[in-house]
Amino acid sequence: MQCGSGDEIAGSPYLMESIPSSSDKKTLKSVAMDLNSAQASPVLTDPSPLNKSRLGIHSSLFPYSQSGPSFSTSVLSIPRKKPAKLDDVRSNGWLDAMKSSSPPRKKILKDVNIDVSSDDADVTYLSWMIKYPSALNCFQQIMRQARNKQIVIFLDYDGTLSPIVDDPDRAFMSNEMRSVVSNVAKYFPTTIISGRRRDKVYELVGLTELYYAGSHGMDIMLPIKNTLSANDSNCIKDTDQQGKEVNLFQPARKFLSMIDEVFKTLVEKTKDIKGAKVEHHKFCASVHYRNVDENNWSLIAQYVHDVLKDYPRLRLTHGRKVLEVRPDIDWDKGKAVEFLLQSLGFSTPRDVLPIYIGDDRTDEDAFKVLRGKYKGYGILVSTTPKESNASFSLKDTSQDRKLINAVNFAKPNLIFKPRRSFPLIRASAGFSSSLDTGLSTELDAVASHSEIVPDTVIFDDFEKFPPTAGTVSSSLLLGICGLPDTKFKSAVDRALSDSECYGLESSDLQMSCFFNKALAHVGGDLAKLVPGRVSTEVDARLAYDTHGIVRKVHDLLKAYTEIEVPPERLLFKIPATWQGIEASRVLEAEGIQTHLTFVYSFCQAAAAAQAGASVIQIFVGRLRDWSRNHTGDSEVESALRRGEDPGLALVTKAYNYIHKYGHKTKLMAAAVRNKQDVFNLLGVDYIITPLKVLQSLKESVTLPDEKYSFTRRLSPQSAATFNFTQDELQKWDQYSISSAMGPASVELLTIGMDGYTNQAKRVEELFGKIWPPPNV
Ligand SMILES: O=P(O)(O)OC[C@H]1O[C@H](O[C@H]2O[C@H](CO)[C@@H](O)[C@H](O)[C@H]2O)[C@H](O)[C@@H](O)[C@@H]1O
Repeated sequence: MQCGSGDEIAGSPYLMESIPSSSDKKTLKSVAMDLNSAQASPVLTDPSPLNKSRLGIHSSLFPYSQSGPSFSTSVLSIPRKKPAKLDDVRSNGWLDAMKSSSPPRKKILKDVNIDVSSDDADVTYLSWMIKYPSALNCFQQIMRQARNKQIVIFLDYDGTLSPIVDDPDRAFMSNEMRSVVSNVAKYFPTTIISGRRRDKVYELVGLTELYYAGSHGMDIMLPIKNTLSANDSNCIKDTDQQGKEVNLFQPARKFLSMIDEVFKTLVEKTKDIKGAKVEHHKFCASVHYRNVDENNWSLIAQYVHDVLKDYPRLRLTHGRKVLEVRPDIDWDKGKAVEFLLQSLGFSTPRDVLPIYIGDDRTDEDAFKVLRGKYKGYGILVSTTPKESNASFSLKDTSQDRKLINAVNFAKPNLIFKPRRSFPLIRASAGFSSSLDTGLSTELDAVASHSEIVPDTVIFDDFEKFPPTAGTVSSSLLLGICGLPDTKFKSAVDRALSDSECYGLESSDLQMSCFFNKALAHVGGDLAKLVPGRVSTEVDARLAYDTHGIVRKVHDLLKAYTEIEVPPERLLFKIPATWQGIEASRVLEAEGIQTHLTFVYSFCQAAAAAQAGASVIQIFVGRLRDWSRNHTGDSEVESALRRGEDPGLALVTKAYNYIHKYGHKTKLMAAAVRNKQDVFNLLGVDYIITPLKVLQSLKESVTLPDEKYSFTRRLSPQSAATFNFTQDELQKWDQYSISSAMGPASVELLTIGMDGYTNQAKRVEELFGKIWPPPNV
């Protein structure tokens, strides 16, 4: 990515994309040449990253992978209390790593004797900026992405809003910074996410119009009416600084006394080390060594190491000249960003552009979340080159301020068409804002909880309900070939004139080749039309042949690659037989995304999740219809006995299983019959919704008060309290699945596959008639 020279444009707060000055051009050109010449340029990564082994702390004490690509996995442990051995540690470079844990400014580069001259450092920085261009110079590009979306801002505190200083208690933000943050928060939901305790960071920032997440996101304040948190076991009620009732989301509550203990131990252990400072951040403890003589850094590392060994439920992260001891739970700034976005009503990325500015390693988790699902922008504040998950960079707090100010000034140029309601979660006084007034539709309300995928076929009016994702199937090919003039006709023509297929030796191979190419060409055109992924049906005649499915997917992927459709835009739709699930396991291990369909029983869903399938699809209405006309399926009957709809009950159970046990699988609910089904499914990842249901949701207005009645039924928080039997939690295999699948799932799976098979045969007949391959 490259937007400009890296120096911000002076003048207008609403920035234009810059053209590098001639001297900059020269520098960038030579830098680019350096980059091309077999990495001959100065090192582009963090000059001496602070990695766990270099810190002298055993990797086993880092149960979660650390963010950022610069961490080494090599193991190098500091021996306990044997000073002689510390020399080994020193010779392994950990001391350099500690030095570089806070990227030095140019002036300091010389002081710490880093092996680059000032000029080299400039060149290194400029070349690094090719990969992480200045967010100021790319401002227009960022704003283009923001059109028709709601910008949501996340700001780290230390090193982002306030400059890094020696004394953490004196890290103040300037009044100018406070003023731009306050202004931007009037229009764009803005959250401060800090490693500090929440009350401390609130005290330092002092703005009531923001949201605050302290202790690296382990302490988030939410309004009492926030539906996400209402029934969450991690939430407690409290009052904010103005005495208003709030919910506190605190996933590490049970660690409070442990952190107290650890804080005291660390204070005691480090009390004789001059300059050492231990901070209590409620859910984590920080040990600062910025002001400690370098000769004593080994002792600091040693003491932290000792504590971690005594408390295996804690883990270490590190910031700028600070070691942080925190609960070993799967929660970080990235998870907090996701949670906050969902609380704001953005469970899907379509309508939101999150922007996160941060300077620290702990911010990398948030950058990663933004870069992935949300297609937002992480902005790394750094004066030195380092590998990052961020998309852009800024040099220092004054550039941060300029960027925030520019967003603020750009607001008239942004066309907002918010499609969602915003269950506001201001951290402090006055939860109301212009954003939660006014009318919205039921569609807005439901879309804030689940991604609504219009159940369109190519012949529908795309303008009214633009499809967000698509499926290429035999029935779609039949539709395309059966109508005189459709959007995708030329895609089929291109496929069927492919000379590669004509060259194959047998007519079966030719047909299979044409079929693959037709699916891929239509899928490729569809991928240009929809923002989401395109799912390609895999021949259901292979449903009981794992190797056959894998081979078929490889062939399809090859056909897609030939027309340059990247694999991340693709899913391969496979029937959820045991062999299909096994094929999904193999393909997912290769990084190929699979979509298991015809899931009608819990064991299929659990096995698919265990296999790592990207998406599983449950047909709610079909299961319901089956239950109306049949008996004898114990899973269906037990749902009916509980007074539940069997289709909805299966989605709920599968969702809870996936979320409770941390599977990556997304759940898609299909065969939705009416609005009530949609309401009952709120929170599931995708709901394939018929156009008539969409139309009705769109035409129904919700009054502001009613917005909150669209309660999310499925959430990771409620999943945590769902109880599964030991049997359900087993590692599913071919035998256990075949015994657990009742008549409903067996029959419906068979019907689904038969349908696919019949359509595929009809496509082959048609292809054979219209374009008979030579020699047939
Ligand atoms: O997530 P953040 O808001 O960036 O907080 C991270 C840590 O920031 C503070 O320490 C850092 O800033 C200090 C003041 O400039 C500096 O002296 C220290 O060396 C930096 O590490 C805070 O004191 C830590 O507790 C936070 O974890």
